[in-house]
Amino acid sequence: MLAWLTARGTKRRRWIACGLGVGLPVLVLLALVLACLINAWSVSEPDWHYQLRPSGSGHLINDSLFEERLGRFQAALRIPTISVDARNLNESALEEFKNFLQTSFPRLHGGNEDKITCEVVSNYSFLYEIKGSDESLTPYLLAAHLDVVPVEEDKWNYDPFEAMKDGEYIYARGAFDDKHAVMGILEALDYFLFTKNESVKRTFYVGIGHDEEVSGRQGAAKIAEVLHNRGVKTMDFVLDEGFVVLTNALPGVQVPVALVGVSEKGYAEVSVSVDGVSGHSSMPPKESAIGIISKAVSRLEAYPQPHFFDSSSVEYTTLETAAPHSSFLYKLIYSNLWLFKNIVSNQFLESASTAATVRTTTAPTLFNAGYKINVVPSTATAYINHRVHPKQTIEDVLEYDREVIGDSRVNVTLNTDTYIRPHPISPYGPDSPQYKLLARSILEVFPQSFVAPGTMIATTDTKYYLNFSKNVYRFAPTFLDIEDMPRLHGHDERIRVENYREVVDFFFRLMVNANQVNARPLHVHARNEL
Ligand SMILES: CCCCCCCC/C=C\CCCCCCCC(=O)N[C@@H](CC(C)C)C(=O)O
Ligand SMILES: [Zn+2]
Ligand SMILES: [Zn+2]
Repeated sequence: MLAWLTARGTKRRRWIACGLGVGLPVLVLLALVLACLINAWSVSEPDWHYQLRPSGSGHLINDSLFEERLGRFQAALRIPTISVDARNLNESALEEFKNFLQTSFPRLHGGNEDKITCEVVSNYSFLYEIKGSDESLTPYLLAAHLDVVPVEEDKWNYDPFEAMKDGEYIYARGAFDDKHAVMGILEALDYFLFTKNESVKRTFYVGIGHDEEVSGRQGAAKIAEVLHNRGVKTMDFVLDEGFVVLTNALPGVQVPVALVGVSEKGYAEVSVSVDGVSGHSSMPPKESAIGIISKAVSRLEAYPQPHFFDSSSVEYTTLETAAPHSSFLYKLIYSNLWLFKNIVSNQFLESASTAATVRTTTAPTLFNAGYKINVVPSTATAYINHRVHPKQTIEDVLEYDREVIGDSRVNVTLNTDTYIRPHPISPYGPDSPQYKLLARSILEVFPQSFVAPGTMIATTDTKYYLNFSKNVYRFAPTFLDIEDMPRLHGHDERIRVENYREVVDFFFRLMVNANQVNARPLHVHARNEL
């Protein structure tokens, strides 16, 4: 071949060879571009998603009682059920909240034992059982928590426990996390059982914990124990707080995405410490304990844990699902992730919230060292809070930390009392009736959104419910613009008034739909029916 190409007098052949050398790659490139463009042009919502979209619209609970419901929600927000740490809960506020729930929803708290029973667990948590008529149907669990994180009152523009309504929003600690769900579930339940008088086929449970913000060991953990002791072994699905309906969270996507947490990152508290020599600060050693640990922490930040983004990642599906709802440029990217996955992954790593979904995060949160200005301390300890990506084990993370620090003087130790392994991934495809039930209920109330799976980046009470079901989902029916994220556990937490109506609607729809699954198939309509 070479001889043929380089032979004398073969100008034409050389032209052909050159043409092949340049032309072939150009042709391949053109074919590639064309294939990507075709993918982008032809991308559309998959049929099974489309079929879940409701044929009608409008709120189901559109009665005159909304103002009353809103008033009760504001009253719930005014009770400062603050959890500071596991030994420091506001017990008088918890007591007040208990009385408040019992008087606000009298029909749920006694006198209707044929329909509903309520057990107070660990003094302040609640477990409701709504008995269904068909024992062959596996029950499900709705969970929420009634405690809130503390506030820095002087940083708020509103009184965090006044629940001020400015026309569009209600501002209060707990409005978003998580009292809207506590009140929304109970309002929907009261309406479902006593206003609509629905005949319940599928048994379900409502578990409301009182210490989620400080571990959930007295609340959700005990609720799980009570359920277990009652002989409840399996749940069809579990739904707790988690992701929400997000706007401006995904690059190139203007449409709100209802992100359902189908897994949850693990949790690890790691101490990084050194035991060295102390001495007079006038004759400091070359490397002090503080210096050694500072270097270790600095290396942990400079060399973050590996990131994961490939076709087996939940986030890959998040973006594939987002493709039909994206601008054309992002349609091109999200429908051709096989080609663009590295670019996308790098873009994800640029922002703290998206980076948290693709890697184990490393947050140095505490630093202890020294006790006097002229004494070089012999010990220094930094504490690192890792949120462990489901593709790693806690052991992997520790090994990586040790390797990155690369200093045998530094001890890297896991707090074995507090770690939580990453949660398994719950089904989220067309073959999961439970995911579809949830997606359908979301779309009935938020028809302008699309539903996609995600990996929950913080921890929730679902850790105590994992043994009950392989279908554990983390989603709250609230709207959050990514710009509002600092309000979460931060200042001026708020919820839109209209969103609270949707919250109650959502839980009601879910109760109605869950009552139908397996009892009667969900209505599925063809595309042209809409
Ligand atoms: C492509 C995805 C973009 C991701 C954007 C992230 C948006 C986040 C939206 C909602 C998150 C709401 C989280 C509310 C739950 C927080 C739970 C929590 O704080 N748990 C504590 C528990 C601890 C035991 C005290 C925690 O530190 O994790
Ligand atoms: Zn919460
Ligand atoms: Zn919280």
